[in-house]
Amino acid sequence: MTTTTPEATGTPEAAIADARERIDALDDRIIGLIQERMAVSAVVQQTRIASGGRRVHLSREMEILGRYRDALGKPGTGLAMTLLELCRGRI
Ligand SMILES: O=C(O)C(=O)C[C@]1(C(=O)O)C=C[C@@H](O)C=C1
Repeated sequence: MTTTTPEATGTPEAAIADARERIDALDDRIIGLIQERMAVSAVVQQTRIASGGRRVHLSREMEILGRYRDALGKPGTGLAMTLLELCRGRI
């Protein structure tokens, strides 16, 4: 945790340090959620492969890309592609 001196309270430096602490905490949570997503995705992929299917399910990926694009615009598509690569590897 970043410490601020009493004199720094209410300064731009203190506001930035405080916001950065919140960003770091959010990033920790986002990374944890991504790791959780990877584990859940692995279960789906392993189950499908064990029952004779393929690792990749393209129509499902299109749905996911669309959801991220609708929520976040064009960069959302790139983010979803990165997430999918983390979860199922490169295709
Ligand atoms: O939903 C599935 O069918 C999955 O296998 C999960 C997942 C994903 O990580 O979202 C991974 C690989 C597939 O190509 C599609 C989606």
